[in-house]
Amino acid sequence: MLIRRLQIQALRRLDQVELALQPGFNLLLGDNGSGKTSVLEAVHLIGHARSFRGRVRDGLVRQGQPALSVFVEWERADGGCHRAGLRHSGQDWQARLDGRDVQQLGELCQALAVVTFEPGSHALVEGGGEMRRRYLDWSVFHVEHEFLPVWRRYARALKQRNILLRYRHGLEQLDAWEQELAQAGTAITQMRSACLAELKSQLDHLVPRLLPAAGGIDIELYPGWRQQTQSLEDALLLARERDLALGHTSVGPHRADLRIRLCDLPGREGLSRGQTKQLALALLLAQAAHLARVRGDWPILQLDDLGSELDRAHQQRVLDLLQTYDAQVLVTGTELPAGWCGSLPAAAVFHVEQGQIAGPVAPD
Ligand SMILES: Nc1ncnc2c1ncn2[C@@H]1O[C@H](COP(=O)(O)OP(=O)(O)OP(=O)(O)O)[C@@H](O)[C@H]1O
Repeated sequence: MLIRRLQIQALRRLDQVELALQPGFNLLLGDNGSGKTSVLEAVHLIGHARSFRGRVRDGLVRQGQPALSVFVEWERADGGCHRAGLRHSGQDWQARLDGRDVQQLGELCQALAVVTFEPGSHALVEGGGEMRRRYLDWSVFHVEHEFLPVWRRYARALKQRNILLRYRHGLEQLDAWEQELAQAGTAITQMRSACLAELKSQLDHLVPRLLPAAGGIDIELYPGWRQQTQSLEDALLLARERDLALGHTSVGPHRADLRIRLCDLPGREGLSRGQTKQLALALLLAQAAHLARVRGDWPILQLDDLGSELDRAHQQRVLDLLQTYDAQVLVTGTELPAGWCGSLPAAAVFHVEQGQIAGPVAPD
């Protein structure tokens, strides 16, 4: 995918900017607080219907403005051109895709695939299971058309079972909802497992390049119940009494997690902050490479503040790797990352200053 035009209005520091992005590397350089990250945030907003800076979307709209808007025009590898726009005013969102209104922001996410590495990405390794579920599900969502409808079925059945458990009313309906949960949940787990096997083969290639000291990676899906010994239907039945006491469902794919182990390095608690970030980057690039393999089109890659995230040697490794990808890459920094000077193919530089953006210019 190749973003040709990006317009942003009233997003944080950015008042009104328009960028003609280039194929290959696009470097956004500027001082702290100038608005570089906000550009990546705008692209991420279309591709994920959320900001990577926390859950809360408030604070995104520029102070004193009624609404923010983002407009993106991009090309796909098959030659198709697409346009998406998003407007957020207070609590309301309006979105358009290729000239028509869309009801679900997920339609934008499906259309424009974006992978972002940013200072908070270490939470993919260190944070709770929800981060890793979302990571895995993003890949499944982009390669399996069946995933979203099945996930919706599961979410509806889960909500119904939880209501029955909480209010202890209509308990005779538990069997029916558990059957629905078990069917949809088993399908979700099958799709997740198949996708993880693909991600694992990408990681087997990436981890030695980005984290040579790791000596390889093991990554396993914990499906959310003891799948080796029981079906999801049995697990739900067995958990009924406990779930009635808890008032919610304690087993199932909404409790899934990824168990990650590096062969020659300690468990995730024992990794240095730098190693954690390198592992998070490897996970994200595996996701991008997997999507590129399946769809024949690279997602947009975004790297926020790479210079302060990784040391020089690791930045160089990342550059060497990215140069082998046929992806459009947006990178922010206060200066050109170490070793990147003059060695970047087709790089464009944008200078960001107090919310204004000039460029593209060729790198010095
Ligand atoms: N709602 C808002 N309205 C106006 N300005 C805002 C709003 N939210 C944040 N800002 C300002 O936007 C700037 C943050 O922008 P951003 O994080 O994109 O900068 P940056 O260039 O990436 O900075 P750094 O290099 O420090 O990461 C800060 O100056 C902040 O005060």
